Amino acid sequence: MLLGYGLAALARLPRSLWPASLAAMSTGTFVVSQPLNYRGGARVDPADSSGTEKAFEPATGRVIATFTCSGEKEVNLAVQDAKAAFKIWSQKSGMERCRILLEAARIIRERKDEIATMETINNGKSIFEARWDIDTSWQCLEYYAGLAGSMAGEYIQLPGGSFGYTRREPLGVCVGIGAWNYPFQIACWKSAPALACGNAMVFKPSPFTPASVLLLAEIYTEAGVPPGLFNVVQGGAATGQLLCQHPDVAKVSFTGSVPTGMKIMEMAAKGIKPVTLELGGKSPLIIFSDCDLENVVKGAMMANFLTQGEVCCNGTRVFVQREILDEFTREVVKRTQKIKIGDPLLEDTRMGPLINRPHLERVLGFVKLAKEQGAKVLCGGDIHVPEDPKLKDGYYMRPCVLTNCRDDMTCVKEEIFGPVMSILPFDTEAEVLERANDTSFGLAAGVFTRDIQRAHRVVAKLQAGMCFINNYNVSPVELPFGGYKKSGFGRENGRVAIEYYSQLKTVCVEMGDVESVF
Ligand SMILES: NC(=O)C1=CN([C@@H]2O[C@H](COP(=O)(O)OP(=O)(O)OC[C@H]3O[C@@H](n4cnc5c(N)ncnc54)[C@H](O)[C@@H]3O)[C@@H](O)[C@H]2O)C=CC1
Repeated sequence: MLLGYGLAALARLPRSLWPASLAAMSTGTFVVSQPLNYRGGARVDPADSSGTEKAFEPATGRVIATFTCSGEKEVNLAVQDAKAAFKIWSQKSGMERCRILLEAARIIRERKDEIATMETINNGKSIFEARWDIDTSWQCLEYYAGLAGSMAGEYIQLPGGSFGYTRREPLGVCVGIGAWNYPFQIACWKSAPALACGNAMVFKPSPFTPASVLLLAEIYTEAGVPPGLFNVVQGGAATGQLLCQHPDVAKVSFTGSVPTGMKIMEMAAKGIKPVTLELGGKSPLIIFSDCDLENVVKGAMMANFLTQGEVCCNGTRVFVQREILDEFTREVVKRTQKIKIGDPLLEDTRMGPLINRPHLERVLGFVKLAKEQGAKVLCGGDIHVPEDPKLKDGYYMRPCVLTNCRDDMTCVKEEIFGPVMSILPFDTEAEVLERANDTSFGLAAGVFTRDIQRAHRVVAKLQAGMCFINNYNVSPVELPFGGYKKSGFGRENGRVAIEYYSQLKTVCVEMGDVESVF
């Protein structure tokens, strides 16, 4: 195991001077050799199997891990361990939980570079971005540590000296199921509020990105959570189903696609289990002609090209008011062509490979179809082969800007989940609002304008759970995040997430005699 090295300091050193075990985490060399399940406070091999999976390094196309997917027996063991840990953890005071979560946040900060490096190797996002993800991860733990210490109920005075009070109580064993685009961050955004409220969690990462969540499990243990409080089971749909259907699971929090979200909800319905669904999107970014062009171009890039465009809340339908269409398009294409693509572990890389070969082909297929439907490719949209020979089998593409788009084209209607921006001209506010809302998704939306009244007026009418004014894709953990319409429900982050990981008990206290009608 790679323990703390004072990694903030290490990050300033060339990789060649890093300790051997960390330096080994470089492009083309890293392999996962330890078990990838975590139960009872330790890494374990699963007790049974529902098949095997391979995880890849997208930068090189190499296999970095072959692992067993957990079967019914293993899922049950993980849930039973979590149940036992829940008994201890739920009895702790908020302040006691706060201290342990703060310690876990501190360790994540200390091991930031190691976690970010593993995330980059397994996901393909640039190391620069992976470090941001790890920052929002420890910030999330700190935030909910603070809330853990201040969770309280209400006291309500009733007639005759009687009274009532409410207690906010944990749910029990919560299941977290994650997507592959933010593996470590998703695990933190789910587990931090869950644990703060006194729950236990069994987490299943995407089989594409099984590795980094193990570091989180080890960190929680090191910080002092009872063994079994945070367990990891690996696997795909079959393992996920076993978790959702388990009778001792009290809640499921899911991040992933709309079709899987529907299945999760159906399974949860059979057990009357609450669910949080963080699903996909096809978000509008609306740019009025009075905007600050420099900021708007930066905003559009942030809205489309982080993590190779594999971001659920991306503003991929870029509506631009006709007066500035040419100027905006020229500038955005110029900057898109300058994005440095390549080895994601290099400090100056800003776009790494996509998650895997089938997904790369799917994204390229969207570009091909867009062309067939009449869109014009202004840049990118094709495979990129880096000069470095060790990267030749990686899954790289050049970021793409499409123009001549219409609202009925597939590239404008469907979530591509890749670096493809569609530019759509508009004339009036009423028109753009109608078009922006004409989608079954409702995750995010953005507005750029210098007219403060228009900004708030437009945002109030946008059917999206997360709206940005004059920026895009910033994610402070203090702000609730989640979707409208088919993008899901429930919220992650912010104070409100506490309500999704707890239940309210009302206690009614009689101070007088019982009045009976019998
Ligand atoms: N709203 C949000 O916060 C976010 C949403 N997403 C969405 O996630 C999608 C991409 O992620 P993918 O991993 O491809 O999604 P996916 O839906 O294929 O898989 C997500 C997770 O669900 C598991 N799973 C698959 N079938 C299952 C089943 N029948 N029962 C239980 N678990 C099952 C997978 O193994 C994986 O861990 C995109 O649509 C994206 O928009 C991604 C990140 C954030």
